[in-house]
Amino acid sequence: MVKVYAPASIGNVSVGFDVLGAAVSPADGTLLGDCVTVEAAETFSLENRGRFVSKLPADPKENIVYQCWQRFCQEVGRDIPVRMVLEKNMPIGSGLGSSACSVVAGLMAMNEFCHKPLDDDRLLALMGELEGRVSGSVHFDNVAPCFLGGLQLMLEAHGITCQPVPGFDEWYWVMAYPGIKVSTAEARAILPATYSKADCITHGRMLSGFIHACHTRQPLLAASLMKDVIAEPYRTGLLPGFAEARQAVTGLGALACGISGSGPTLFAVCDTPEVAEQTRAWLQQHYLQNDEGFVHICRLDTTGARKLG
Ligand SMILES: Nc1ncnc2c1ncn2[C@@H]1O[C@H](COP(=O)(O)OP(=O)(O)O)[C@@H](O)[C@H]1O
Ligand SMILES: N[C@@H](CCOP(=O)(O)O)C(=O)O
Repeated sequence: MVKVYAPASIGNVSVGFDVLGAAVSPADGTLLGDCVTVEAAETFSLENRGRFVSKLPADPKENIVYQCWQRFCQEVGRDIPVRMVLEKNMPIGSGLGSSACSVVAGLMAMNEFCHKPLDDDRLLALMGELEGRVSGSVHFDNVAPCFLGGLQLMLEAHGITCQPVPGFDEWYWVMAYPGIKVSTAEARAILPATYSKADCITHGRMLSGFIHACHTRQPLLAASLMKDVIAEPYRTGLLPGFAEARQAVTGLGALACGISGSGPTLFAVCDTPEVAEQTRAWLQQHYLQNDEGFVHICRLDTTGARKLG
C-alpha cells in the first residue's frame, strides 16, 4: 500500500503569471492538501473521502484521479487493477491548486506503487497534461511546486520544465480562503488576449527583479516587486473584499498581498510571527464569507509531495 500527500500551492505568486508557483503548508503541522492511497486489488475502484468530497464531480470518470489512473496505465502500456482512495481535503475552485493536489498525489502514488517506471520529468509532464484538462490550458505553476516543493520557476526550455528559486526562510505566507468558488477555467477566460507594451515591460521588470532579489537574498526588494499586471486587474472583480483586505493587511505590516492562483484565496507575506498573527486574525474576521472558509499561517513547503505510508 502507498499513500501520498500533495500540498497546496500558490499559482503565479502575483509576479509570475503561469510561470511561478510556491508550495505551502501550515506552520502548525496541519496537512493542507489531498492524499491518495493505492493498494493491490482484483479490479480497479476509486473511493472518495474527506471534507470536500461532496464537491467532486458526480460522474466518477470526471474525477481527475480516475483520469490519472487511466493515463498512467496508458503510459506504462498495461491495465493496473488497484483500489484507490482520494482524501479530498482541498476545496475545489479555491486558488489553492486543488486539482493539482489530486493530480500530483494520484500520479505519484501510482508511480510509487508500480516501483517508479516513470522518472520525475515524465511524471511532471503527465501532471501538466492532466491539470490542463480541468483548468482550461496546460500550466505547471501549481503541479510543479506541489510535486517538487518550494518556489519553482517554469522554464520549459532546453528540456527543463522548471527550476527552484530560493525562498526566504523568515517569510510567513498567510492563506485566506473565503469559502466561495472561482473556476480557474473561467478566471482564465476573462483575461485579455493581448497586453500593452507598457504592461509587458512592467511585467518583465517585476518578474526578473523578483527572481534576482531571491537569488541575491534581498527579501524587502523581492516583496516590493510582487505585483501582478497580467491577471489581478481583471480578476479582482471576482473576489469580494479583496482590495479592502489588501489595504488592511499591508496596513498591519504585511510585505505583500495578492491573489493565490485564480482566487478566491488571498495570500499575504509577513516577516514576523506577530504581523502574521494579526494578519490571520483580520482576514479570519473580515475576508471569510461562510463557514467553509479558513485562514492558515503557512511556510514554504520545501519537500513537496511525499509518501506518508
Ligand atoms: N479530484 C479533483 N479535485 C479537484 N477538482 C476536480 C477533481 N476531479 C475533477 N475536478 C474538476 O476540476 C475542476 C477544478 O476546478 P479549478 O477551478 O481548476 O479548481 P482549483 O483551482 O481549485 O484547482 C472542477 O471542474 C472540478 O469539478
Ligand atoms: N496560473 C494559473 C494558476 C491557477 O491556480 P488555481 O489554484 O486557481 O488552479 C492561473 O492564474 O490561471
